[in-house]
Amino acid sequence: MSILSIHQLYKYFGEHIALEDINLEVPRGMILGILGPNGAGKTTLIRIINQILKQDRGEVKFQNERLHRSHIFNIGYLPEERGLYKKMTVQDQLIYFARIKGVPYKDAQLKVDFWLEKLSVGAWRDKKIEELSKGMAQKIQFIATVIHEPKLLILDEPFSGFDPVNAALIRDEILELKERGVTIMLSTHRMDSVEQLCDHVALINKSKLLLHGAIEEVKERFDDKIFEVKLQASSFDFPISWQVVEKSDLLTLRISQSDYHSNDILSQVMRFGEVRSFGFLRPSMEEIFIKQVKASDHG
Ligand SMILES: Nc1ncnc2c1ncn2[C@@H]1O[C@H](COP(=O)(O)OP(=O)(O)OP(=O)(O)O)[C@@H](O)[C@H]1O
Repeated sequence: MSILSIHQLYKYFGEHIALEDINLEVPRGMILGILGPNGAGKTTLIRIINQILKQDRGEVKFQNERLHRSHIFNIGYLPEERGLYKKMTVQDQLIYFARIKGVPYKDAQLKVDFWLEKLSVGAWRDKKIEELSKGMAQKIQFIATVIHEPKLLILDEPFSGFDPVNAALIRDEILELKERGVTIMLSTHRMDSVEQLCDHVALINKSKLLLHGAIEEVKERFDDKIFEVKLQASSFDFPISWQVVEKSDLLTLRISQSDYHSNDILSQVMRFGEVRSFGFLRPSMEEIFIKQVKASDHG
């Protein structure tokens, strides 16, 4: 079942159309990647879900109810442009964010203790935000987003500003939240994060939803069924349909699967040398993204 249903959503900024007929179901308990080039309309969509903006037409339903102010208590939003109060201490700030999301004071204190410890920033609780490094402030902003235990978490570029170690820590936190049943919408330009984290994707380009679905289904749809073989070649007299993509110590060949059965390919390839690796070449989300955006721009 979906936690969020978006029907025929339109948003205009004057003459400019920022979202056009968006229809999207956000499956409960999954991580949905919201992808798209700059200016596609991702932030506009996210702002409508967070009730910062109002759509011109269409409907958003949260847990089957028309989006309402009270739903904000069940949604956590990490905006791309972070907003912490520089002069406030870490602890006061987090209690403040928890309180405005409806967490009672005593609970808020306990949750702050828990999260500061969990993200190894306990020593900074009495420091002002302006005294923190960018990465530390990002951690505090992350805590502020999750402290009220929202059912839906919307994260806009959650890894920006983090070193690789802390990015991995945040990634693990996101996965843990998913394990606990939280639905996550993740907007990012980092395709490696999409591959690592997302179960579903929605690709927006120029205000329209180009494609959406489970990552595995999307990959299957755009799979050209190609084998990639790495070979220590002893002979080079390959069939003309085999594509040589790299010639270094090892030769990399691409062979269209529709031509042959996999066992046939392997036995044929073995005649040309020692096979070092052999497998399907699955399209990456990055390749699908670029191809689809280019096709829609020229179509
Ligand atoms: N408040 C606004 N007033 C006028 N135009 C706006 C406003 N907000 C967004 N737009 C326009 O709507 C379009 C979509 O913008 P949006 O910020 O949603 O894109 P995005 O997909 O989030 O891009 P990015 O990846 O660069 O963050 C853009 O053309 C943008 O200029």
